[in-house]
Amino acid sequence: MGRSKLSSGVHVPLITPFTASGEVDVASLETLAHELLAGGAAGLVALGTTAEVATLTADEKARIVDAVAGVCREHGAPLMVGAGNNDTAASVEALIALKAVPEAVAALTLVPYFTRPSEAGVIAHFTELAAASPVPIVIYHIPYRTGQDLSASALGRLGRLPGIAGVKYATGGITGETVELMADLPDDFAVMAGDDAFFSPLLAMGAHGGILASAHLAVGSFAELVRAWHSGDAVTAAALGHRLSRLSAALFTEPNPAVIKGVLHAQGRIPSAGLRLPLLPAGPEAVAGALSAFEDLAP
Ligand SMILES: O=C(O)C1=N[C@H](C(=O)O)C[C@H](O)C1
Repeated sequence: MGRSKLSSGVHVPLITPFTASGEVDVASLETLAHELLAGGAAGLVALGTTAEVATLTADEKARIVDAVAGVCREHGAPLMVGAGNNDTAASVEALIALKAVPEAVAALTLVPYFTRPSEAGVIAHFTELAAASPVPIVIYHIPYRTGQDLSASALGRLGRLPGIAGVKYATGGITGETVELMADLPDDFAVMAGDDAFFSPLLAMGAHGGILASAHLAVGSFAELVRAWHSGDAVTAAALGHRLSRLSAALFTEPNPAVIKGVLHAQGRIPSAGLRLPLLPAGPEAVAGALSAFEDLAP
């Protein structure tokens, strides 16, 4: 099985806390980042989908990356930064800008969305990006958001490109394509689960770790799940995986990260559950359901 130099374990794609007046709350972000690394996260991801990145200005993105990089530096933890869009030239520029972030060990880069190029076009896109990027790229494959499907063989070809470290695999399920991919992984290519509810089954199939918004809650249990599968303790892993999948399902009953923010706010971990439009705050039933799933995790 191919193995990447990316740290295995759970990497948390951070939410962006906002103040009551809607500004980025950098102090709360730093506190959360410290808590997650102290609680067992293998690393942090800045500017993922969960960060509501589409609504952030360039200045806000820079302040967020700077703050999260500072926390990673203190903990000696790896930082992944979301960079790139559906324009190859603009994505090259965004990746080159990561030279200014020495803590960044990888870029999380979306499969080009909306345009729907051929698979050969996607491969040409990532070939240019990987050649220009100062850090290895983790391909963010989420076809139900990007509108761009990719076969297992195309992902395998991408994984064999120099400069591609892995894939955040979020296809909304486990299919024959998943089986084909996992059965023939390129060397040094990490499959990171990106659909929270499928984390445990993907680990059982050989995934390296996960990039999971759910790990804002119960990060230690998610880390324990990786240890259990990777050490071959399938009995512990399967039971824990089932409990965590119920938590993840409860956290995704409304568009991410509305419920996660609602729960963090209810737990007093962020001062406001506010989101930016077009996302709306989670309803009280969704937050109560997720809090109850969280409480059910306790042994
Ligand atoms: O921001 C991310 O990275 C993640 N985004 C996914 C989504 O919102 O669809 C969920 C996943 O947990 C991490």
